[in-house]
Amino acid sequence: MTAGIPHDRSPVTHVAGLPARPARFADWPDWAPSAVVDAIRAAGVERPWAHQEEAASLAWSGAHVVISTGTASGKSLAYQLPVLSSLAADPRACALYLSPTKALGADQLRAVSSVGVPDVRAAGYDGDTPMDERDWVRAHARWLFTNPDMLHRGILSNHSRWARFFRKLTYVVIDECHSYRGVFGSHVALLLRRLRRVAAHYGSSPVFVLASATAADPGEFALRLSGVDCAAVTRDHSPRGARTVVLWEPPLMENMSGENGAPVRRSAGAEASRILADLVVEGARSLAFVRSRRGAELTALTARRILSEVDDSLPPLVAAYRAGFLPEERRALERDLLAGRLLGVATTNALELGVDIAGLDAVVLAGYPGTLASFWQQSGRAGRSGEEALVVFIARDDPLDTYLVHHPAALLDRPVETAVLDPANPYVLGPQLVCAAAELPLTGGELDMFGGQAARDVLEYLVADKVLRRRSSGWYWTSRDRPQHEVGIRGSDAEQIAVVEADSSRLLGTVDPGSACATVHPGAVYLHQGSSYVVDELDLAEGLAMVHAEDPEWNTSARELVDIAVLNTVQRRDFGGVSVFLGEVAVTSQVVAYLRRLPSGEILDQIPLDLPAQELRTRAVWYTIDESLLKESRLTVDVAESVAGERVGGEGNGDPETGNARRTPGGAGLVPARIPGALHAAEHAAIGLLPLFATCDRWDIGGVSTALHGDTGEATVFVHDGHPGGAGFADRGFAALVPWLAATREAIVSCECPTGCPSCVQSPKCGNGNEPLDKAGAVVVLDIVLGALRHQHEIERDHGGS
Ligand SMILES: Nc1ncnc2c1ncn2[C@@H]1O[C@H](COP(=O)(O)OP(=O)(O)OP(=O)(O)O)[C@@H](O)[C@H]1O
Repeated sequence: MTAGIPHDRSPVTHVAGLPARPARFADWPDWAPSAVVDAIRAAGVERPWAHQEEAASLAWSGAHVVISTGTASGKSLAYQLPVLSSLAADPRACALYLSPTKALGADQLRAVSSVGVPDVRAAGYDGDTPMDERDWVRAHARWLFTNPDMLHRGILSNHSRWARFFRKLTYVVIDECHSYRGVFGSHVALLLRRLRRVAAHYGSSPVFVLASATAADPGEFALRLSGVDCAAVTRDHSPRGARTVVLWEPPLMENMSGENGAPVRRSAGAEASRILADLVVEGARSLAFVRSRRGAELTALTARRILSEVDDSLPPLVAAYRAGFLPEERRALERDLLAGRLLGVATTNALELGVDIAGLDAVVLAGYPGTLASFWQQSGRAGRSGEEALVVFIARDDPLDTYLVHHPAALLDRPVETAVLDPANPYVLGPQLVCAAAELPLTGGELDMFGGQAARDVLEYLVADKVLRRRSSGWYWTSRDRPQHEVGIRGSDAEQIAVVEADSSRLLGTVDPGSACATVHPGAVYLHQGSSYVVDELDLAEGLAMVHAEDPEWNTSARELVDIAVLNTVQRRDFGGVSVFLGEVAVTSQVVAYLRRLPSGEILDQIPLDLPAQELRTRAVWYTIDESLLKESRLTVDVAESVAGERVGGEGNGDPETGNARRTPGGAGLVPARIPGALHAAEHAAIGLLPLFATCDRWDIGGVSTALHGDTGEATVFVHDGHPGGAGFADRGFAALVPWLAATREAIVSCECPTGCPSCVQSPKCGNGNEPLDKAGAVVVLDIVLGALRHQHEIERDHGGS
């Protein structure tokens, strides 16, 4: 793959070997009825692996359990065994299966049905279930396959019609539970408490079985999500082939420049096509994960074009996995790939959940998939027992990806992050408590399960606003309407903006009102399922964006003015000239223009817009720096040289775990004119790196930096949650401040560009056109902050403090 590339220009930044692991089997447990065991054996599983037996036996004994093991480690069997056994043992017993996506639920339903245990009456119940079938499901189904949305809107809201089901609800299976994070995760956590409450009302107390990708501290996460203590099964005994992991940084392209003249790297997608083509030539069965649907199509197309130049018989061996595949088409693709009739498939992470593809020769990841859990889930598709497999991780032009390819330990040796969720967020708790009260009046004794004091505070508001009524026996919803229909659980609670194709009146999708001005303003290019549209009109009052199909050669990005006000400080820590805060803020933003940009990064023009300002009340983490620290310096000119020098001098100048950042030689300092650009660059890179510490996407968070902030009176960098009330990301940043900022600094100095590019300090969603940005200054800012934090830690340590 690197043939012909001079050694000093090699894109390979690291190579690691992951050893093979043999299988460890257990016997079928005595408690499992032979009818169930025979059916599972007939379906192809001769004996359970040890972790499957352990989790299944815990669940059978009545313990709540979370099984957190690798890709294709057979988590399904771990819950199928106790559930099928209980359904076989008691003809009236029922079970509930929840999955984050409809497609995964459908796959699991099919898998359970194919096991062929009699009288299970497994049935799906989601938005696609026809009305006439719904009555049958309510009356007869014993194992219900649904999703949180349907549980919220269609089942709990109507629980008396499901009395038969709730009376004997024995198991609740929560599959891929690590995907319940952020605002959605917080809603699901409270939804599961509502479920337990309704089940208890009908006299049942189901056992929860959670399945998760490998995660740090899955027991703690399972407790936060489900509200019940869960035993954690984490030792994976499924067999695994040896793998070689290669980290790859695409080279900078010569004679190409992007925003503000920044250098541009070859795209991760283009590299993925080339590598996929090479693998196909070698006869390796390979999967390439690409971030966007359009990217997946392009990667397959380019790989086919490259292959057509090698041999005409090769291009048909490559395909793209498109969204909207039917289950049968998906099965056919799995079979073709496993049998070698297809050798290369390019896909979005749509193929990450609910596919039974394992044992491939190679997996290519074009860009970090956002979480370590996804990284291992995707790379886990490679590796057959007894044979070597290859994983290639290609960095995109982005600070987090840059950091990871230069710091392999952060990718390969770190425990998978725990998903962040915050069920105490009042913006989530409020509507959830209203739904709970509408299902069954809320009593004082139940408030602990909804967060105790946080719930009491929110209830006070709800009573004052006359949403709920307080009586001596509890809190009541007195309207005849069902509030569940007004409460969205997948993000913002407000009315979504509908994106409609004008010609056909077809609804293409919905956009959060908070981000509508930035994403569907007039003239914006809007992508939907691989097709491109241009927005003609945005009507915020009507909640409508009208679009027409058009695929211009440019994409668009909004320019916005953003202001931030501190509403309330929750925590504050002072470190001699540097202070760090966690609190509530109001972010006001106004989209004022947009840029049209070619794929090469070249900007065509800027077009003004007239749109109203929007306010977001959320949580933020921020730091302030005393003016004297920024200015007290001899060093104002040679900062850029010191950054370039560090890069040449090699990596490892700072340790993200300890925050042992090296001070810039000669001390820190900036002339006042450089301060805004330095803070802005430090803010961008910090936003890029926070997803490494808080399970979020950089699009879930935002930032503001200013040389003099009205509320703090000092130079300040804010990083805030992008959702009303916050989702726990800023809190996680505050808790992990030193490793987070140290990793941010490292990402900047790891990048070889001279003055800032998308791999370090430029942001793809900067509302300010990435102006001003001062890469070297950002390192100075971070050195000042880290130096102050470290100094304080040393004092505390020397004085025996914490
Ligand atoms: N004990 C076993 N022996 C042999 N094969 C097994 C065993 N248990 C499960 N399998 C097979 O392993 C494959 C993966 O199983 P399954 O889909 O349940 O894994 P998973 O852990 O849920 O995967 P994912 O990471 O995609 O969630 C399936 O083809 C299944 O039939």
